[in-house]
Amino acid sequence: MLSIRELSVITNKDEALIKDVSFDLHRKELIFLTGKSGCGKSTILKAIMGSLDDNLKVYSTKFQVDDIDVNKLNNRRKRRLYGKNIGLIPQNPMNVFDPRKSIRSQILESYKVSLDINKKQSLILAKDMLSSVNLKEVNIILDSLPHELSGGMLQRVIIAILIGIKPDYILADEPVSALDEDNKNEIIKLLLSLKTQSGLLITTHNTKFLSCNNDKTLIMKNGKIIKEEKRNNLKPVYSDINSIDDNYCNEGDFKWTVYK
Ligand SMILES: Nc1ncnc2c1ncn2[C@@H]1O[C@H](COP(=O)(O)OP(=O)(O)OP(=O)(O)O)[C@@H](O)[C@H]1O
Repeated sequence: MLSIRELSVITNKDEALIKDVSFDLHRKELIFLTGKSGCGKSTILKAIMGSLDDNLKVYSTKFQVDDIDVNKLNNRRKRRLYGKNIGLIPQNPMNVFDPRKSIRSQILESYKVSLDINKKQSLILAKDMLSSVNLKEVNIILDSLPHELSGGMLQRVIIAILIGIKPDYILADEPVSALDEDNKNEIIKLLLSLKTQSGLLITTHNTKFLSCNNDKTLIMKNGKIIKEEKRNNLKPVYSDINSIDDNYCNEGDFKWTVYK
C-alpha cells in the first residue's frame, strides 16, 4: 500500500498549496483525483515523485510504500524506488524524454535501472511491450528521437515501459489531456488495463475516466481533499469539471449529479 498522511506543500512565501492531504492507494486499486484547475492535483503527484519546484517544501507525517519509509531514504534509494516501485505517466510525455537520445536507449536505460536483466533481454522485452500498446513498426520507433513521435505515441512508449517494469503503484497526471480524441480513447483503455498489475492514481477532468468503474474518487478544492467517494457512483454531466458551480463543495452532502 502507498500511504500518505498529512501531506502539505508550502511555498517560500509561506503559502500552503497543499494542506494535510491523506490517502492510501492499494495495489490493483484505481483512484481518481479530481477538482478544478489549480486546486493542487499536480502538486500532490510532484510531491510524491520528489519533483517539486525548488521554491516549494513538502512535509508529511507518513509517506510509506509497503514497508519502505520514503522520508528516511537517501537519494540513491529514492531513485530506485521511483523506477521500480512508483511510476509516473505525465501530462506532457515530451517532458520526460531526453530529446537527444533515441527511444531505444531511453527504454533500455529504464529497464536497466529497474529490472535485473541484461541488454539483450531488455531489447526483447522492449519490443514485446511496444507491440502490446499497439505500436507498429517497432524497430523504427526504437531508432526514433522523441520529437519524431507524436504525443500519443510517446504516451504509449511510457505505458510500454511501465508494463515492462510493473511498478506496484502508478501515478498519472491528466494523462490524456494533450492527446487528440482517437488517441484519448485508446490510451484510456491501455491505462485502465494497468490496474490488473498496479495501484493507479489518476488526476483527471476527463469525464470518460470519471464515468468508468473506479474504486474511489478524491475531490479537491484549494489544496485540500474535501470529499471522498467510494466506488464510482458519480454520474458526470459535465464535459469539464471546471464548469461546476463554485459553491458545490460547501454543501455537506455532495452529490455529483446535482450540478450541471
Ligand atoms: N512552484 C510554485 N510556486 C508557487 N505556486 C505554485 C507553484 N507550482 C504550482 N503553484 C500553484 O499551486 C496551485 C496548484 O497547482 P497545480 O498545478 O497543482 O493544480 P492542478 O489542480 O494540477 O491544476 P490543473 O488541473 O490546471 O493541472 C496553483 O495555484 C499554482 O499556481
